[in-house]
Amino acid sequence: MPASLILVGAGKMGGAMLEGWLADGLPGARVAVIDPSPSPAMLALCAAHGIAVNPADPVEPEALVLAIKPQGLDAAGPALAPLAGPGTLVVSVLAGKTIANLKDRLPRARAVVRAMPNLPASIRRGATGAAASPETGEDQRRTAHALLSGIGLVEWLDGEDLIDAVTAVSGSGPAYIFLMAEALAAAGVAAGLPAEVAARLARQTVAGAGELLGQSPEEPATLRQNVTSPGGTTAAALGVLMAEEGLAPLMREAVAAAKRRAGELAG
Ligand SMILES: NC(=O)C1=CN([C@@H]2O[C@H](COP(=O)(O)OP(=O)(O)OC[C@H]3O[C@@H](n4cnc5c(N)ncnc54)[C@H](OP(=O)(O)O)[C@@H]3O)[C@@H](O)[C@H]2O)C=CC1
Ligand SMILES: O=C(O)[C@@H]1CCC=N1
Repeated sequence: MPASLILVGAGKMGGAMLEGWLADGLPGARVAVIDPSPSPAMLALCAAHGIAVNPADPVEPEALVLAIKPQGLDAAGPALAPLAGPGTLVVSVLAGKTIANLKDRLPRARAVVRAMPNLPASIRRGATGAAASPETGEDQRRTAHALLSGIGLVEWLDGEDLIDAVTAVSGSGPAYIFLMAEALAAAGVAAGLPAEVAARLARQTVAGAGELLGQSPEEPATLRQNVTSPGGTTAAALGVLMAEEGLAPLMREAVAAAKRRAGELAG
């Protein structure tokens, strides 16, 4: 873990990573947060862990983690550039922004890791794809790995060209699953259940299925088959979801749209 870390942008994703790192044992005294308007919950978390918020004269940290919106990088660049020296490990989670984009705004930076985590990082069940600039040293790679693996699974990529696809699959992916819980609950209401009962059942079904998938050595297809009694109710439902025009082409289209959008955010 780095001896000093500045988190720039403590919103949804920055906050999730910070929660995960603190749960992983990163001492708050090593951390500072820069954010123009941290939420009351973030301020409370920082206070509880002795984390400095918006320090007056921040100094170049060992690790500088960028979690502002991609659209905010140009405006933030001049304030961030002095914090990213030749020895600083920069970790960016900005969707779409390439290592070259980041180096443009942080001209002295050499070690830049472009990472795409996801929201379950807050409970250390995240999934991250990452790629490092060639100048990133072995020690810095180890530090980046310690940070990212502290909040879940890490897939190191040979180059950053796959990050937009990672963004579309696992970066945005939790939203697809939460939508599934919403849609399942709404379908339960349409099938006659009271709304609150449907919401509780759908939520626990998605959570329980996710937990089982996480703990089981079986492939998702095997677990699906385990639910599917021959000639039963699941087979009837899967006949709709697995039809030619069912979930698979819809998911392909959704992932392609997200990947396209990530490409548009570059620059
Ligand atoms: N949300 C997610 O699940 C994921 C997000 N990401 C990436 O994480 C980044 C943040 O996304 P998300 O957390 O959703 O967005 P949020 O808007 O929740 O968080 C961004 C935070 O950065 C703050 N901020 C804005 N400008 C600055 C600045 N100059 N210096 C410091 N802080 C600043 C914002 O403050 P204010 O609101 O006042 O502008 C806000 O608190 C994005 O680049 C996104 O691509 C990556 C993976 C998953
Ligand atoms: O929606 C977004 O652009 C960000 C990147 C991945 C998840 N949230």
